[in-house]
Amino acid sequence: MAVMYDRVAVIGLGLIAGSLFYASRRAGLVGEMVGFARSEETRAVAREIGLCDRIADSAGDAVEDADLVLLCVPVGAMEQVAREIAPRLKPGAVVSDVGSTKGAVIAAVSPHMPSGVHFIPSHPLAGTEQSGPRSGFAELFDNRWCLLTPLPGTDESELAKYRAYWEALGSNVDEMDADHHDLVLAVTSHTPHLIAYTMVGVADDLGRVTDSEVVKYSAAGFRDFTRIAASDPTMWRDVFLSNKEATLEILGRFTEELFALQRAIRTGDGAHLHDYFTRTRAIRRGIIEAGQDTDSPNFGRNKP
Ligand SMILES: NC(=O)c1ccc[n+]([C@@H]2O[C@H](COP(=O)([O-])OP(=O)(O)OC[C@H]3O[C@@H](n4cnc5c(N)ncnc54)[C@H](O)[C@@H]3O)[C@@H](O)[C@H]2O)c1
Ligand SMILES: O=C(O)C(=O)C[C@]1(C(=O)O)C=C[C@@H](O)C=C1
Repeated sequence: MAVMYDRVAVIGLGLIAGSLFYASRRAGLVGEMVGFARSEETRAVAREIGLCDRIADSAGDAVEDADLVLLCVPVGAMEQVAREIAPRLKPGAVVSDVGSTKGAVIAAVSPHMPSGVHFIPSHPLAGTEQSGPRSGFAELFDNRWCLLTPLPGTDESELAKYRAYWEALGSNVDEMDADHHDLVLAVTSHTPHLIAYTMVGVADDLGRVTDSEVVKYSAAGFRDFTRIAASDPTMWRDVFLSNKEATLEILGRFTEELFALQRAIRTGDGAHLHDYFTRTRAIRRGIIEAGQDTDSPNFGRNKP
């Protein structure tokens, strides 16, 4: 594939930045990728393993002359990075972020963007519980969604080019506004993570996780919870603090339903439990039949 951006800067050298580097290289999309991370140790690891073509010693140096700048730091660090790089951005450059929340990131970054620079927020719906400079891999974005939340007045040709970049990385791309994004993600990602963290915490409180009884006898359900609950603490602290309203809204609804199920169990209301589980089973089957499960061989089957 042809080079789309001559010089790209990635700030924050973890799972997402690393995967962007390997996926961009796999498809030949970038002339040179320059990286920067705040910790000297991370920069040393990146140099040792050849993550990025070059590692800069400051965020400002990294973005010098870059056509595309990708902010890949925890969402709570976006503002500081935006402030740091702003004076060094090339006129006409595209700046994007990969943060898991969009409203708070837009509010933090936008005010620092010089006129003539195009800020196009994005969020790849792809990840693992791993973090740090050794965790990235080229296939991470394959067949996953990437959501763009462009601001009003965004330059159409830069938006189309950035969209094409994600498609060339292997993703399916959709656009939505930031508030809608944050509500959808509170349902599909943020609250489920909180539930997993809580469930593993409860099991730990019972004192049976570390002495291995729970792990030894757990089937897939709890194991999946422990994987999710092993996700990066800084990243997830920032997600919840920056998507407060939507997460609290969904958590409120979740708690109501949980209480209803709790009551059904206490009162022996089997019909309620059976109806509820029948409804949720139909949802999963519907997702698969519609070809919308990215893990299923049917994925994309019914795409327009
Ligand atoms: N992990 C996922 O599943 C996932 C998926 C989609 C989006 N995201 C989002 O992508 C972003 C990066 O996540 P990740 O999983 O790659 O994290 P990570 O912890 O693997 O990497 C983050 C990197 O940012 C660096 N960093 C932190 N603060 C910094 C600062 N002020 N200046 C420069 N560097 C700094 C860290 O040293 C680290 O190298 C986050 O905003 C996260 O919400 C994560
Ligand atoms: O598979 C995982 O480990 C993830 O949690 C990835 C996941 C998700 O919830 O789907 C986590 C956070 C992101 O912002 C996007 C993707």
